[in-house]
Parts: sequence; structure tokens; C-alpha cells
Amino acid sequence: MSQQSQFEEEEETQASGPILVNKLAEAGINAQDIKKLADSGLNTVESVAYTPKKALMQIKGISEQKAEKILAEAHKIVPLGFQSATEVHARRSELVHITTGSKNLDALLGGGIETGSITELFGEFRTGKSQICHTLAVTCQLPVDMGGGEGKCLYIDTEGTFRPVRLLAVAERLGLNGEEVLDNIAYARAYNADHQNFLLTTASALMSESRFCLLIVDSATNLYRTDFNGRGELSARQAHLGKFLRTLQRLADEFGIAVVITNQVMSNPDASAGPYVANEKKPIGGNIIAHASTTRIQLKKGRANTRQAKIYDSPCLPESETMFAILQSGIGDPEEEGS
Ligand SMILES: Nc1ncnc2c1ncn2[C@@H]1O[C@H](COP(=O)(O)OP(=O)(O)OP(=O)(O)O)[C@@H](O)[C@H]1O
Repeated sequence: MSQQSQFEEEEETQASGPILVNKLAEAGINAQDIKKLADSGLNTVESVAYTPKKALMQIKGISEQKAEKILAEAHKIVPLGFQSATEVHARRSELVHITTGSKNLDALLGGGIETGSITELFGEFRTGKSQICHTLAVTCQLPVDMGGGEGKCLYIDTEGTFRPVRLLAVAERLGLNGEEVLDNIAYARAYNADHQNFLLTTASALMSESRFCLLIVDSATNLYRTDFNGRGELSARQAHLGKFLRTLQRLADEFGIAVVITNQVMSNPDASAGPYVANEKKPIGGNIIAHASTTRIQLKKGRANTRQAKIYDSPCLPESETMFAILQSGIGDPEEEGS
């Protein structure tokens, strides 16, 4: 690509990308209030426009009157009305898919992990959830024409299973510079559910500074299991988890990033009811997580290093399944064994 067309493309990306919250200064919002918005994780005008008035008023120093003014100005910059299906179709056809490393899995997913939405990987332990996350953290950095998203990755680890050595193995397979690949992954270990939520505020700030295309939370539900106990705390747990997932969706919409969350399974006490067949374990988090995840993928163990992936729920993919493999060099296909 010539330098001229590269610049044109960059300009175009900037024009259609998120609008930084500072833009509200031009609309007469004072610098202190803009700082308060940014400190609460609202770093873009889009994020402000998508926030309900009640939530803005919870920010210290933002009165009802101020919240109304801020929202009115944000809505002038980011209109939230109807648009034609043609416009939606045109925008959706621009969505990038990030390769999982496996041709089979990519085909199952209609090209890979979709940007702008939440994909949930659920399954028992050792089914490859974390290995897929590690591979995606590297492949997302590839150019778009090679199955990447040309962006950095944010990785929130709640289980302590993040291993840079696995990233280097994927980088080597793809012929990428290992050091650069690691520099492009921002990692945080979350220690409790509140901390996990707080990290999204930091994530939002990082995303408004440079181009990220993937946010991973491995796993999204682990800390909720340990921080909230028993039936007595169930509704508090679901409300907290719901807030976390809403913020994830907001980040996906606002920055056009792919969000990948992992989830464990638990025994189904009522195996005969619902879509889960007898003896099958079901994903944690109930309806809250079921509704928040756009695409749900169920993973199961196969022979040796092979694993089965099945589309469990998707707005546009059929309920089909495929096999992939966990290789030394990351996620691949069963026939690649030995590579
Ligand atoms: N270097 C490697 N080469 C090949 N396979 C590996 C390598 N490292 C780990 N694996 C395989 O990956 C599998 C574990 O996958 P993963 O860590 O993704 O599980 P998980 O689904 O995230 O489980 P959990 O719920 O316990 O976190 C194991 O079967 C392990 O043998």
C-alpha cells in the first residue's frame, strides 16, 4: 500500500472511530466535569451518550442539571435515533473477524471472533478456553488481511493462568517478533469482583489512548463464585455480574473491539429442563450471562489434544459443531498435529 493511501485509510479510521470525551469542551462542558467523566471510565462521547442520566448523577459533583446538559450535548454529537437497515448492513459488513488459529473453528464462527460483540467460551476445565484466549491475544495483532484486527489486546486474568511463554509460541508460529507481541498485550490480574469491575475503567482509558481490538476476561465468573456465597447472595451476585457485562458490551460498542469471556460449567440440578440435555453441565451465570453474550461457544474434550466446539447460541450462526486442536504453537486444527 502506498504511503498516501495508508494515511488516507488512517484518517478514515480516525473519523469513524470513538470520539474522545474532551470534545465536550467545545460544547461548553467545563474541564473539571470532563475530568470527572473520564475518571469514572467515560473516556469517549459515545460512552457518555450511552449512559443513563441516573448513572451520571452517581458521579460525585455531577448534579441532575449538569447530567442533563452533558447528555444533551453528547446526544448532539452521537445521535441515538433510528437508522436504515441498509446503513446497519453496511456497518456490519465492515466488522472484522479475528482468527482463532484453527481453520475449522474460524469457519464455524463465520470467519473468526467478531468485533463489536461479546463471545463466550464455556466448558469444563482443560477444554482449551485459556489456550484460545492466548492465541487470540496474538492473532488480533495481525493485519486485517491475515485474519487480525491490527490492534492491541487487553487481558484480564482472574485465575492466574496467564502464561507469556504460550504467547511467544504463537508469535513464533506466525513469524511475529515476540517482544513486540508481548508489548502489545496489557495484562491485569483481578483479585475480586469489585477489582474486576474497576479494571474496566482503566481498560476504557487505555482504549481511548491507543488502538485495541480485543478484550479478554478469563474467566468472567470465577471471582463471582468465590465472592458471593449461597442463595442469600444470589441476587447481589447477579446484579454485580450484570453491571460488569453491561460495561463490557458498552466497551464493545464504543471501541468496536471484540470481547471474549470464558465461563466454567456446573452440574445441572434440573437436567431435564431447558435447552441442556440430561447429564450435561450448564454454564454459570444463568440468564444474565446468557443474554449478555452475543455468541456462545460450548467446548468439550475430544481424543488426545483435540477439542469439540459447538455454537450454542448466536444471532446469525447455525447450531453446528467442529473439532480443533491444542498445539504447542497455540490453537490449530487436528490435522496439524505434530506441528
Ligand atoms: N504447551 C502446550 N502444548 C500443547 N498443549 C498444551 C500446552 N499447554 C497447555 N496445553 C493443553 O491445554 C489444555 C488446557 O487448556 P486450557 O488451559 O485452555 O483449559 P481451560 O479450559 O482454560 O481450563 P480451566 O477451566 O481449568 O482454566 C491441557 O489439555 C493442556 O495439555
